[in-house]
Amino acid sequence: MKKIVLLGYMGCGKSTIAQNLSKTANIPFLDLDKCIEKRADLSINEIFEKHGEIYFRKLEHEMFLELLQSDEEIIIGLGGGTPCYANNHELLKRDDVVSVYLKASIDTLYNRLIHNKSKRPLIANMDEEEMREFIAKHLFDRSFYYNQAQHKLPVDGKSVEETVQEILELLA
Ligand SMILES: Nc1ncnc2c1ncn2[C@@H]1O[C@H](COP(=O)(O)OP(=O)(O)O)[C@@H](O)[C@H]1O
Ligand SMILES: O=C(O)C1=C[C@@H](OP(=O)(O)O)[C@@H](O)[C@H](O)C1
Ligand SMILES: [Mg+2]
Repeated sequence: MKKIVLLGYMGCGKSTIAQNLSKTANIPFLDLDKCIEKRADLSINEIFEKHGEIYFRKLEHEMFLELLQSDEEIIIGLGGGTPCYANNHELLKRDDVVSVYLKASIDTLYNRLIHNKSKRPLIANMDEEEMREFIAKHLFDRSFYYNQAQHKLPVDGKSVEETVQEILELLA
């Protein structure tokens, strides 16, 4: 069965959209970060603090592979860095994967992340100016991987419901 995989930068809405798409389409969803937290019995922040990012990327790769083994149709919300490490972007090309890049501008990401940074270890300690600069550079570096997605969906200015509807149209 097909796995619907949502990817994109931190704050683009992967977790929010996966949950809402799941309700609307009646397809179960899993958030990769939540699965990692459950498996490690630690929050994402604690994993980064205690074991470092490289260890997190290892868990992330293993968990992504595990979720892709599901025989059920599922929606998977990735973490922002998932496609950019451990050749995970190659997994997006599998025949049983439909991948959707939720493409948000630097402004949209900045405006969301400024109020939502504490649970994101890569940006948690940045001030506003630092964060804008970081997002701009980081998004540029990661775009190559995000653009491997089968579908690229601009999300700026769209409500959760609009984005969900547009994904349903892509899947139809
Ligand atoms: N139109 C929208 N679509 C998606 N998220 C939105 C939208 N408007 C505001 N948000 C907020 O932006 C944040 C997106 O965060 P999240 O879903 O965790 O993204 P990600 O998992 O990609 O990091 C949430 O706090 C969500 O409520
Ligand atoms: O972009 C990244 O490298 C990360 C994004 C986070 O997920 P969200 O994109 O859901 O915030 C989470 O996996 C971790 O903090 C690292
Ligand atoms: Mg998320």
